Amino acid sequence: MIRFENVSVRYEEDAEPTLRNVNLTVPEGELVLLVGPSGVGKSTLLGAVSGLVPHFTGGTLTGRVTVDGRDTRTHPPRELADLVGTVGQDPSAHFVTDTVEDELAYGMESLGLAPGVMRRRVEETLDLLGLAELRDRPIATLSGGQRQRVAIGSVLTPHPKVLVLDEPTSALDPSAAEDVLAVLQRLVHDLGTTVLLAEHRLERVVQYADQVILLPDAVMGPPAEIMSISPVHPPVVALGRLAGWAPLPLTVRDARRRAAPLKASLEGRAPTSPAGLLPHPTRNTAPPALEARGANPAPPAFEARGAGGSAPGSGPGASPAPRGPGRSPGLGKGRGGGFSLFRRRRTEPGTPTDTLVTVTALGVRRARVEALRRVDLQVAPGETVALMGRNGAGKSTLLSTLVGMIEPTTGTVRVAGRAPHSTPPRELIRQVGLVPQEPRDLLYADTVAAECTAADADAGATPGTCRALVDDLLPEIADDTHPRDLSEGQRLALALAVVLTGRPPLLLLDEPTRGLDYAAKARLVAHLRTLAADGHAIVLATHDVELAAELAHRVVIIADGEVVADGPTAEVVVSSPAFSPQVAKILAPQPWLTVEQVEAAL
Ligand SMILES: Nc1ncnc2c1ncn2[C@@H]1O[C@H](COP(=O)(O)OP(=O)(O)OP(=O)(O)O)[C@@H](O)[C@H]1O
Ligand SMILES: Nc1ncnc2c1ncn2[C@@H]1O[C@H](COP(=O)(O)OP(=O)(O)OP(=O)(O)O)[C@@H](O)[C@H]1O
Repeated sequence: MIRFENVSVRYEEDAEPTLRNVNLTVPEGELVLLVGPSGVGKSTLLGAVSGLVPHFTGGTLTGRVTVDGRDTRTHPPRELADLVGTVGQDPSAHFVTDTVEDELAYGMESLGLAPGVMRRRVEETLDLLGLAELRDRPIATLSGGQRQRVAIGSVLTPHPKVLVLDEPTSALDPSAAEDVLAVLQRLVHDLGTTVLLAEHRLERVVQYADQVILLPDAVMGPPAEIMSISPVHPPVVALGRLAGWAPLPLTVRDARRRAAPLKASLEGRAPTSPAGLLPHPTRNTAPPALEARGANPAPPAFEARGAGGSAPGSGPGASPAPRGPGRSPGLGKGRGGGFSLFRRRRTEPGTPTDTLVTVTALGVRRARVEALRRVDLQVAPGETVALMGRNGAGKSTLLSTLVGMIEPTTGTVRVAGRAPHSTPPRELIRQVGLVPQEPRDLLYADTVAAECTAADADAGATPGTCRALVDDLLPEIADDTHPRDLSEGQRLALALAVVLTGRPPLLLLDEPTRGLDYAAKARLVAHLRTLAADGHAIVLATHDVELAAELAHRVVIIADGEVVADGPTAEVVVSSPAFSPQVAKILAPQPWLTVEQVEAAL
């Protein structure tokens, strides 16, 4: 159905082609998964199928890509619209109408389908993707995951022969991701649809794939075969490789069948690493490290950078925390001037001591939606908290109130003792930095180098700090690239580096793993653990259960605007299959959550 014949793609300024001599055939009626490290060219390959590359991205394509016999170089995307449905990494880029229902109908309208058919398919899709309650909603008011569902729904309704999906589950909660994959599988089985999808969270998708393509070499084969050689693989495969299981299991179920000997050798042991998994010290008795910090209000890292540099750029007096030129303070970076606020207060032993964040009975109304209701939350310096919960539960809203972008409707929010919404941005950025769900919102310079220079200057950091962070997270990002032309993972790495350069006492991350391969994620985890050990508080909203298991001291689950669980990661995640990492499911009832822990214990 899809053929690549000797295809190479080179973007204008690049010395090397992004894709080189790719020869592949994706058969009709199969679900084929495209995998490979961040920035390797997955989106480029998908774009060559949908016609976006090179028509909209620039660059040159040599060789031939055909879809059902149509050459994508001579057929621009609109001439492929009846054949290929495409969802890119940024769903917002696709929307052509204003409301959910109109968007689901749009593709069918342009193909001239009968009104009765359109109506039926819209209703079906609203149900399948859990969008029924949102049918009249303006798309602009949807959460990230809700938007991704609409984008997927809008390409499903016309029943195209070919679906091309770029990280389609990246903003979805775990059960929505399962729903979407089940729908795709049904289209493949029942209608013979051909699906080509790229994904980083292989734990979610590999079991649905008929075949897997691994870049950069563009080898294609059965999932187990490719997973046995792939540098990117899900935890179940990593555990299988560690334990020497052959053939490699791809599902939790298969792995459980082989796990008895491994469980026997782990019997009686307890996880000792990684540090991120141990309950946070202030939840128990105060550890020496915190005592030391209490006595010295500025951690060494902050002192080292001194007081030089100007306040991070922001529109003077801009409030609420703006976006755009002069990096948003809400999204900005601090130099730790506010660390005196961390001085410990004497409290009863056994209770949380410092709290950097105190949220009390918070309610937030957004238009007609009660996005948060009576939320209480405390976060101490040195603590990493993962916010989890369904799409639209209120996670991003909570992060936005912590950074002053949204004003509480009821209740109070305090960060380092101040109300973020009424704190001048210039002061707030010393306390809080946010990596937003859409990293694009944070970046405004024309090149990676300029972005990093600005970040260093804003933070008063030694020149080169931000650039070193970028290299640490994801190597091979060129200085002169426009942030717009970066791959999704590269752009996120840059946004993370920009915010991490400021080392804010409170670091907020909204879904910080989109586009990141497992190795980059591991480097991010290592970095964040170091920051937490230095006394920074980290709050991240994430659907990535594997990330939460590796990083968070505590997990807070939000449902329909309310906190429904708040406790140590190991306790909270294993109490619900939807939030359990693969290793926990395989080795239950033993207490292991990550491959790293198992490896350390063996
Ligand atoms: N329009 C463009 N102009 C110039 N270079 C580009 C453009 N689009 C992508 N690139 C470059 O091509 C390379 C591959 O990008 P691509 O988005 O295809 O990777 P990817 O494998 O999808 O990455 P990710 O996993 O991060 O989504 C990257 O180095 C990127 O910087
Ligand atoms: N600007 C807005 N106007 C009206 N309602 C909004 C607006 N932004 C978000 N909402 C609604 O508020 C609720 C909470 O949204 P929020 O973005 O906080 O969810 P979330 O938990 O971060 O979701 P996701 O996991 O999909 O990112 C959702 O029902 C959403 O549709």
